[in-house]
Amino acid sequence: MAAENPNPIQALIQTVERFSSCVQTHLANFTQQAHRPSPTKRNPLMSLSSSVNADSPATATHLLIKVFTFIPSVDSSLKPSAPVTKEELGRATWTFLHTLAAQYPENPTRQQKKDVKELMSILSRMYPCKECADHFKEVLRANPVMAGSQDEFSQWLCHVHNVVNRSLGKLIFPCERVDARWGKLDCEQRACDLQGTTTKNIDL
Ligand SMILES: Cc1cc2nc3c(=O)[nH]c(=O)nc-3n(C[C@H](O)[C@H](O)[C@H](O)COP(=O)(O)OP(=O)(O)OC[C@H]3O[C@@H](n4cnc5c(N)ncnc54)[C@H](O)[C@@H]3O)c2cc1C
Repeated sequence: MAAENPNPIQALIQTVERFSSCVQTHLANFTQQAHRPSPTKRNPLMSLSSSVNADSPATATHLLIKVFTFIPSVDSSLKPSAPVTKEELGRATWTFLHTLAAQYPENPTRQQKKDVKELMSILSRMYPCKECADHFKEVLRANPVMAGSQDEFSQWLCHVHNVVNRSLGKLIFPCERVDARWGKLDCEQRACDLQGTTTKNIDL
């Protein structure tokens, strides 16, 4: 052994070089994996503090510094944001409901009529604001869902929204303008249409 490698410093240098090469390969693989887009994990929580180029020469020390200087870069979309207010939730829900009404078919199937009635009923039980849900239950009792056609459903919805508006001291919305305020989703090639939607009133 001593005859093959008489200089102990030389042997040490060779060992460090082998180790360096091994760490470099692992780091290069890790970097590629961390930056490879994946359908389930698009935003890695950790990233390397500086890029590692497998082709560039690097000393063992240099590489070890890179290994131990991971800086967690937490994806900003995962940071807790301010809680949603009752008003924001309300606006988002009314947007959903009026858009659904605008898109509701002229001639709904029996199932579609059943579905919107169930949706309203579930909303009155599961809406994530208890006082609103309880109030909406009363509103539904006094104003049973009418969903025989697109026009009937959107007018009914406008009316119940106005019942809620009145109870909150808000302005009453003129329901003859509901079609001007709320429209179908802007969706290419009618891909958002519900089953039973006719070509009537659709700009192609
Ligand atoms: C089912 C339900 C029950 C709710 N109950 C309560 C409650 O009990 N207490 C409470 O504090 N909040 C309640 N909210 C929230 C409340 O209705 C409002 O959403 C919230 O106060 C924000 O009001 P806003 O003035 O921004 O407009 P929103 O009432 O949210 O309306 C959004 C937009 O819809 C349009 N619009 C208004 N009225 C009509 C209408 N009649 N027809 C069509 N379009 C209209 C206007 O352009 C308006 O800007 C409820 C929400 C929902 C969805």
